[in-house]
Amino acid sequence: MADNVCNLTDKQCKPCEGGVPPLSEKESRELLQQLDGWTLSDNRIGKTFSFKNYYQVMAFVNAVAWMTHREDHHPDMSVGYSQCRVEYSTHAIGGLSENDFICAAKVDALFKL
Ligand SMILES: C[C@H](O)[C@H](O)[C@H]1CNC2=NC(N)=NC(=O)C2=N1
Repeated sequence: MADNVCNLTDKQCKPCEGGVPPLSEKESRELLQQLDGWTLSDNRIGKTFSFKNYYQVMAFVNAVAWMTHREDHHPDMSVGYSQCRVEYSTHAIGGLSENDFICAAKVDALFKL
């Protein structure tokens, strides 16, 4: 792997309060290739995670909330009895930033624990 290539999970979100352009569709699709099962639509990336029961869903939601607090970058989460959908976009720029992809990779890592 080249020196300048870094896993998304090794990165930290950078504070974003606007003033930078959102990623282009091409840039977004390139980053999406580093993720498993996430889809892009309406300037958001999302993935639905399945679990055995509500307890496991809640444990996952809390783990994501903990990670998200550390990264200061927050997903929309919708919860059902055995599923949780996680969606990321960067509100401050009305589109996607690298932060969304970093957090998505970290959500996947939590799911695998
Ligand atoms: C300074 C800090 O990075 C911003 O207030 C963050 C907080 N969490 C955020 N989360 C998301 N999803 N989008 C944002 O633009 C955003 N902004």
